[in-house]
Amino acid sequence: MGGWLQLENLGLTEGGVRIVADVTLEIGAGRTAILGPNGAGKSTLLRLMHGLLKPSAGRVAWPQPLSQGMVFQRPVMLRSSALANIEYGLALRGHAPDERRRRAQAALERVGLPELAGRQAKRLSGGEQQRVALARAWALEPQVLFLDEPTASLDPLSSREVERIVGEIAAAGTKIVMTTHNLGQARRMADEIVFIEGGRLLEQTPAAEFFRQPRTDAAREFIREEIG
Ligand SMILES: Nc1ncnc2c1ncn2[C@@H]1O[C@H](COP(=O)(O)OP(=O)(O)OP(=O)(O)O)[C@@H](O)[C@H]1O
Repeated sequence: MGGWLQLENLGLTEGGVRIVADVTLEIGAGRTAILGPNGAGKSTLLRLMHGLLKPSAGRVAWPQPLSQGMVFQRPVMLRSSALANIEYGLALRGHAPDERRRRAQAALERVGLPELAGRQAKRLSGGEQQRVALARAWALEPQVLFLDEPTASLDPLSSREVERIVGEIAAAGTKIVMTTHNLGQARRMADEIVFIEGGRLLEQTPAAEFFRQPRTDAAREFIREEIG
């Protein structure tokens, strides 16, 4: 196995309900989208990969330790300025105040929001908060960034902006694993599709091939339904 992340017979059962069942796969180069309908287990699988959830079966193996960040569907902002929200993570990592300020400002610029540095983060719009959350994650320069439906509650314009930023983070060398139920987004953003339904892995396919000719009936059906 050559991937940087390996899942072996991974499962999670809560209260007798199997949320993720027997997932074996490995993630290699490129951007990966975990795709599937609502309730498929995408968020749970992502949290298992990250380590936020502990599996009840199987294991998650990192052949080499990699630093990781996570961006959630609804960002949690601290009750302070946008800039201070970004500086906070850098402070936790032990960066000196000057360095924190410099890196936080640079990150805000990269997401196109330098003018919002002094604004209360909690009062920013949903789209702005998500961009601050991306800046906060990016400032820590993770080797891997997990994104859980990062545009689910955003309008199309804000969604495209978030997609652009994630593209830049990927281009700068960070490995991306994201969940989405949005076919267009998966097509725009991913090199590889991990398609799941009912907590099970149905296929892991290069994106171009997945959209041209999915390997499973379930994926074919999902694409047909989504395209309408
Ligand atoms: N702690 C839990 N206990 C019981 N059931 C859970 C728990 N967490 C998640 N579930 C259920 O497991 C299923 C998968 O949830 P998950 O949030 O991973 O799906 P998802 O594919 O991300 O869905 P969506 O696209 O709607 O966000 C859902 O039916 C959910 O209700």
